[in-house]
Amino acid sequence: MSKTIKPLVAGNWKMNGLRSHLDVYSAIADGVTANLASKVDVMICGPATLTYALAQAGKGRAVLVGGEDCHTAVGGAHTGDVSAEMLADAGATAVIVGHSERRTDHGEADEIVKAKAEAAWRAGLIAIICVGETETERKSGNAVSVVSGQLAGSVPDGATAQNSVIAYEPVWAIGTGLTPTAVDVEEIHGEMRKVLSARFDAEGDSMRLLYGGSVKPANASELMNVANVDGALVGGASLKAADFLGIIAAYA
Ligand SMILES: O=C[C@H](O)COP(=O)(O)O
Repeated sequence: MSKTIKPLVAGNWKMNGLRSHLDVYSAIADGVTANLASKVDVMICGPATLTYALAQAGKGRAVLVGGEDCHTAVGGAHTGDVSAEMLADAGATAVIVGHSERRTDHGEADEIVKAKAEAAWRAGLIAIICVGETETERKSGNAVSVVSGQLAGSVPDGATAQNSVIAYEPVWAIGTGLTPTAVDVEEIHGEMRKVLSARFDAEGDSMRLLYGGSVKPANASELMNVANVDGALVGGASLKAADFLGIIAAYA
């Protein structure tokens, strides 16, 4: 973690959460004291059906609300899709784009991820742009080049430390309980910093780089101490307030 970058711990609820889950959000928000919030930014990215309710519950509280995906267009004939403007209107301040589950389930390639990030900015949202290699790509020694390629293809020109966050999520670590070694995370995050700094100068130096993939309270401190890890993108553990607060505490 860099001493000059305020970390971000973002939860991604994925396709989980009914209105009854607002209690989880409230328990998380209750645990994020003013002191904690001064040291770490906290966000819950929930399903679109909950965005408005989460944002309402978040009024006057320190836990930000984000979406999980957006369409590239402002509106129109795109049945079932949600625009960045709709998320912003519902109270979101950020949106995840390019999550590997979108890349796999919906065939989203770098070009569309880039367009979604631009759509997020157009609506005034922070784009949380996800990259990460598959197990096969890691085993064949291509993790660094795959991630660099995804960064080049998915991060639009004009990215700044304010409008963008990058999340490195090795696909094989998501929801599996497996995590890369600290050395492997350091290698990828170091490469991401090099690529982003070369392309965006000072903005790339200070852009937040999150690690995601089986982050738990038990491994959060180790991951937090890796150079160029500026927070976490948390799936399963963000659905339980105690676990998520345990992770946040490691970044404070
Ligand atoms: O966006 C979050 C990631 O996909 C990580 O999920 P996980 O913490 O359940 O492994």
